[in-house]
Amino acid sequence: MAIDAIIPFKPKNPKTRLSCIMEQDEREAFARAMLSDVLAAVRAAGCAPTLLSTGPFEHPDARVVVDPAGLNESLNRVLATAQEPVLIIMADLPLATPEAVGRMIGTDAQMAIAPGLGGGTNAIFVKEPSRYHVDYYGASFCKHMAIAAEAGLSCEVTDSFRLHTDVDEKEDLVEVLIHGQGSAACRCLDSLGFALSIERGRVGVERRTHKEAL
Ligand SMILES: Nc1nc2c(ncn2[C@@H]2O[C@H](COP(=O)(O)OP(=O)(O)OP(=O)(O)O)[C@@H](O)[C@H]2O)c(=O)[nH]1
Ligand SMILES: C[C@H](OP(=O)(O)O)C(=O)O
Repeated sequence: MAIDAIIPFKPKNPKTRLSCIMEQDEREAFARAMLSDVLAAVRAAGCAPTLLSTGPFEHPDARVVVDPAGLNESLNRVLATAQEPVLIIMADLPLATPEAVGRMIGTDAQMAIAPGLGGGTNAIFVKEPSRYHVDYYGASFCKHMAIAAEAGLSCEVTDSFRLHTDVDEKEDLVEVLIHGQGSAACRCLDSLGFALSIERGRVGVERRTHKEAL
């Protein structure tokens, strides 16, 4: 049976940390593009995706449940009543691959956690979801490991560059342009005029329409 993949998604005014380089409509388009990449990866890994959306949203490849409550509250409601294994995977992982997702849901442990850049948590797979709850924001990876230990659940830390790379800040766009060739997110960045900038010794991004390195 397909494993339920819950993908939290904020369609309206998402990715505010990219406001310095993208307008709201551009951030919304970029968030949808990243979501498409995540959906393709989870579906190819054999999961059945459900978008847990903060507002009305439709997608041809996923069931949508609308819950305007906060991220933790809405996810914990889902976990408390779920009877089967659940994968929670964020919508901002455009480098995700079916292999990486497959490795996570194939864990021998009772659960697996994929850390994100900067202390966050990018994906959680739990075989007995009602024994677990989430606590996102801040150093959520540390909190999620502690919650697993308190619940007595064995937990594998998923070692995956592709699941580790969540796109929050402008510097993260570099990873999409380099490692996400062929992804919807990379095409979206390209259409918005973003390209690599290698002028100052460190790779950054520039926007062709603006010219200056961002
Ligand atoms: N269901 C739900 N999903 C959320 C909520 N806030 C963020 N998300 C989703 O959770 C994931 C990780 O969130 P963030 O990295 O903080 O994304 P964001 O809130 O769009 O970005 P920032 O505004 O820059 O913090 C993304 O898939 C978001 O779409 C929320 O309140 N409810
Ligand atoms: C939701 C949050 O995302 P971040 O702000 O770390 O991308 C987290 O992973 O706890």
